[in-house]
Amino acid sequence: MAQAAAARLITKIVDAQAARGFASVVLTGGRNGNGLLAALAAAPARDAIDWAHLDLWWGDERFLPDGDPERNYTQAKEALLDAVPLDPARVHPMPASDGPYEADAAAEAYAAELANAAGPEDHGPVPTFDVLMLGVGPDTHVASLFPELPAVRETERTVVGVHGAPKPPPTRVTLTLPAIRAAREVWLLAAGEDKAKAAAIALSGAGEIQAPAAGAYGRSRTLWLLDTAAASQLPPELYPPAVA
Ligand SMILES: O=C(O)[C@H](O)[C@@H](O)[C@H](O)[C@H](O)COP(=O)(O)O
Repeated sequence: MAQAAAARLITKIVDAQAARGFASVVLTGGRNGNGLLAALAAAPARDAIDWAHLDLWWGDERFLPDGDPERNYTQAKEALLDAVPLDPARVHPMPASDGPYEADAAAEAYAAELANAAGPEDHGPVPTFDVLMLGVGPDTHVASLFPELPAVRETERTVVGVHGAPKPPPTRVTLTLPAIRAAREVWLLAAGEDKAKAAAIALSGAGEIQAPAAGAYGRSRTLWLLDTAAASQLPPELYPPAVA
């Protein structure tokens, strides 16, 4: 799944850069998100990407000190970012816990950074991301939007602090569903048997408060990238004809 998603992402970024001179991508943490970045780093075609014209944002971050191995930014650097010639001014990690902000203020600062990057052609106070990637938790969480918790209920703010997250660490910063839905395309990455139930729930009409992944959709496209294990509980009508 990681290699297939990485190949898709290269094509998407190259097409966006050909059309507009730059591309804007939102990264996600976790095994599948970092697996995709590692596959991208290893892909022969990776340098078709004009790395200096790629804007990188994060969908969420574990609220830990800068450099902490558990931070999504740290893991993304190790998987890909340190190996490619990005423009540091275009890489936007979420604030760390040893900076000037506590989590809620960190969320406000990131929301301001997003608003500052938005242009008149964008839909609201965030840039129109070409691709926003999300891992999917076994409980159907995406980013740090967990079922029934306050963050998934947010309808106005684009970034919020999360306290008491069921997936450690408990304190996080996350994009909200309105920010996620500003993306042109949302790609949900799920590999492994432990994601099969979550994928089936999210794709069978569940509500976004109980199943946040169900509320993660793009303005023009929503793509679920699954391996066969994660797709194993999907209703047959959801399988593309080729693999029915
Ligand atoms: O900070 C995080 O942990 C991630 O952003 C989180 O949303 C992750 O993407 C899912 O929990 C899936 O994680 P796995 O791919 O490791 O199952």
